[in-house]
Amino acid sequence: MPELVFFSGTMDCGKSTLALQIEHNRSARGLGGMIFTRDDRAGEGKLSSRLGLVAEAVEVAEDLNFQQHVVRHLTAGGRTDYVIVDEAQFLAPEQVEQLARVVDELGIDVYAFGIATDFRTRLFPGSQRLMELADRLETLQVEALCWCGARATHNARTVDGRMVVEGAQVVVGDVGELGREVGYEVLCRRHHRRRLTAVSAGAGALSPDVLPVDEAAPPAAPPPRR
Ligand SMILES: Nc1ncnc2c1ncn2[C@@H]1O[C@H](COP(=O)(O)OP(=O)(O)O)[C@@H](O)[C@H]1O
Ligand SMILES: Cc1cn([C@H]2C[C@H](O)[C@@H](COP(=O)(O)O)O2)c(=O)[nH]c1=O
Repeated sequence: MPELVFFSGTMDCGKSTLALQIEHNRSARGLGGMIFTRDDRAGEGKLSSRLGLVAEAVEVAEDLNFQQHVVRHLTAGGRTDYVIVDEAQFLAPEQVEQLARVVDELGIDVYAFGIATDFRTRLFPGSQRLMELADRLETLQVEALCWCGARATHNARTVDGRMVVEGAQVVVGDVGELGREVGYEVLCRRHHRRRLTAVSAGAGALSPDVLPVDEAAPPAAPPPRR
């Protein structure tokens, strides 16, 4: 049975990598896929992973109708055995409904990848609709970690490393962007609630020690747990 599957996780947990692996494994067996993305950091029409892999993709415009797009491709003699959509949190709810029709009416598997919640812990409308309609929800297995070592479950938006809670829902950006105006950091809920990023907590692990190590000095105590 063809399926609509929503793979979700925090930023930087390997979603795009998995999307590219699924594409690789299926195309290696002669299957033909259509790859879509929206607002990937690598630029228009690219699906990119932090591991360095990039694939060409159809950029999803606001008015793109997935069902019509696939039907047109098939009618023109193209082949589509599966559809991959990255950055699916940016889809409109109606576009998610079109994906469900691709599965039900055209018999094509659809694999969507995205973050569930925004920097204010609210569901993106596209992710919400995916959770409502998907045949299967998959949580990524390789968890990203909060600076404290706990599993990161939430995405924080940062300015100069400090968490902000005001702003537009969509601002394209990356983790580890301390120098940039807007960046992101993944946190456990405990630290997201308290707006404690690595910078505001003064966590040592992310800032390399620039001082010479004194052999005679006793090892530094671990930072206090906040
Ligand atoms: N230099 C590296 N060596 C090994 N793994 C890496 C490296 N850089 C990134 N990764 C892996 O890539 C993951 C991010 O992959 P990506 O597909 O870009 O994430 P997402 O799409 O979820 O934001 C990280 O969680 C980490 O596991
Ligand atoms: C939390 C949050 C994220 N975004 C943006 C930032 C990135 O461009 C993408 C997520 O990409 P990834 O491949 O999962 O790392 O989403 C946003 O616009 N608004 C937010 O609240």
